Amino acid sequence: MNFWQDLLKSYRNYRKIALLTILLSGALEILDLMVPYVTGQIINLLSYQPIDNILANLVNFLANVTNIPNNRVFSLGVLLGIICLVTVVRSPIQPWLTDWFHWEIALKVRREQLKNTVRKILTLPLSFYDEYNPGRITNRISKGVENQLWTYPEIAGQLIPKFIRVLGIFVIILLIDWKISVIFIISFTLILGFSIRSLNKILENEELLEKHSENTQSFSSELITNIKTVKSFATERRELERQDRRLDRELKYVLFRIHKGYVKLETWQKTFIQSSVFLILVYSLVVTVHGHISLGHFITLITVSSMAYAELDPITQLAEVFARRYSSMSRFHEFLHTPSGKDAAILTQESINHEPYQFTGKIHFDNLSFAYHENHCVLKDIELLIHPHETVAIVGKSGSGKSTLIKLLLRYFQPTQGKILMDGQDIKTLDMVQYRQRLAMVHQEVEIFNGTLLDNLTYGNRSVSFDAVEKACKISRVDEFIAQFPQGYYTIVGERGVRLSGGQRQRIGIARALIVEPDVLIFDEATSSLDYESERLIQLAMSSILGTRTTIIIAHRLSTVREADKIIVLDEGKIVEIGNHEQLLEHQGIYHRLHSLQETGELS
Ligand SMILES: Nc1ncnc2c1ncn2[C@@H]1O[C@H](COP(=O)(O)OP(=O)(O)OP(=O)(O)O)[C@@H](O)[C@H]1O
Repeated sequence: MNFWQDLLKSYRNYRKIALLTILLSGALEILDLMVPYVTGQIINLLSYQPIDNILANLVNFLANVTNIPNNRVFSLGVLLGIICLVTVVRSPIQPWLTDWFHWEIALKVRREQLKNTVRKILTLPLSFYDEYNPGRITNRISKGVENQLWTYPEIAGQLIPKFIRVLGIFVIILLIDWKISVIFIISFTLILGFSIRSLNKILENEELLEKHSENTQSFSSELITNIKTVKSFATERRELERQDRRLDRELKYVLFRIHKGYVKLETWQKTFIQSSVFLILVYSLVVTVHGHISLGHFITLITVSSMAYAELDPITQLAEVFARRYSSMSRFHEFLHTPSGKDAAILTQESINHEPYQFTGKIHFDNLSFAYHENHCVLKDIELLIHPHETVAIVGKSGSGKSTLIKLLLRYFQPTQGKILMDGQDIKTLDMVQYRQRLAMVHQEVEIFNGTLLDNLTYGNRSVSFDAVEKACKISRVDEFIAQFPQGYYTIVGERGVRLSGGQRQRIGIARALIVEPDVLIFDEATSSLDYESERLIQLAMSSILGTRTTIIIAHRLSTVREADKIIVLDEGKIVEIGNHEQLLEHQGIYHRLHSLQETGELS
């Protein structure tokens, strides 16, 4: 969808109030023009010249109604009264009639945009996150949302009303002397036309700059994420130099392509504006000297035309600001239009209300093949039956497709060929929310959310009883270290809380998975260098779970594999061996070779 259409669409719920407040703002700008007009008429009165009929009639009417003699002082009083009305009385009312609503609309749309953003973050496919780093994504979101917030009040509350004001000025000039209005309209159109053309060019450069700065931001965020590697290789200087080069390049770009463009535009605009004002001054003076217009009209003309040209400055400034913001807003809207993945659970009540599933845990990978990209099959003709409560270990060298098989089971991706059956039902026909709630996975890197330990443990099942939490913590041996924290389950962990060791995180991951009482439990065994004691504790925790439900282990160590009912050996996306530990050793194949590496402690 076109960016402009999309931008307007975000305000569609506020169409009526937006239109009303924009028109009101415009009307107040027109009212403001009464001041130079009435001032001109005061000068006419002071110089004993007649005032315009419309005002003379008003003064007469008021004199009749109030029974006050209609003399020069009374006329001056009426004219002053008008100025007081449109300035002093209007001032405290205007912000409540216009600014309040402009900001109300802007802030409400911001809230909706942020809600849409969260929705998008939750529904984007995993492949999106593989491609873009978090720094790039958050930078795009925050810049886009904030820029759009400021843009609405500026356009609705300033830019459009200012155009209406200029239109009003044009009408006043036209009424006084049509020839001046021709000069006015020609110069105005020329200035605006040229500005828009120049801004279009600058806009293209702004878009390129936005891409550059997104790269720089993403690089900075990558540095933060990978800071341990940077420090351990002592490459700080190299990283600093790389970033310096990027920033220098960016500055050159901004200075010589963008900033120079703006300054050139301003130079041209200012010269043209001042020349036009001067031309109008000379012409008005000539017609006044020749007696074609009154002194009051001369004053009004000069004041309003200066006002109109003065408006060009904020108008073009606003257009410039908008140009600066345009690219970040359009990139944000592009983000909002990134197609959602099929791997996300539907975020509607309908899905949540679906009947809960209960599986025995019988899984059939039926002639399954999968490719992330065309022509590169990662899994080929996988045929595997897992019985209820069976423990299956998947082994194979790195890149053989172990994690991919699990990603398909979790429905992060769709098989290219074949299907996965859970208790005989094709998983793609099942409700995503209910289906995933029956599976639990313990990842290699257990993610910890900001909050208490209890919040983290009950992440997948908030309604669980405290007894059940304690039971899960006992099995996974979380209770052993929780007791060491003074606040126990209520200890704050995560960003600003207690730091947890790798082993502790793993055990929390296991407890978190057990708490949802899953029918299928998946372990992606941590390869991280857990110390011997932690590793042993995790193995003990896992051992006490095996057999209680279908368990799949992506195995990197031999010790757990030994206990599995079935070991699957994957090689280049194909199952090359199946059997238990003893059978596979006898087979003298890949597993046997991997087993002989046992001393090194690693399988992959
Ligand atoms: N998101 C992705 N996009 C494209 N290719 C991918 C993606 N994820 C994995 N691959 C590729 O798929 C193949 C299988 O990867 P997978 O992660 O399943 O292997 P693995 O056996 O789990 O490896 P490891 O033991 O190192 O984790 C690899 O060649 C990998 O490069």
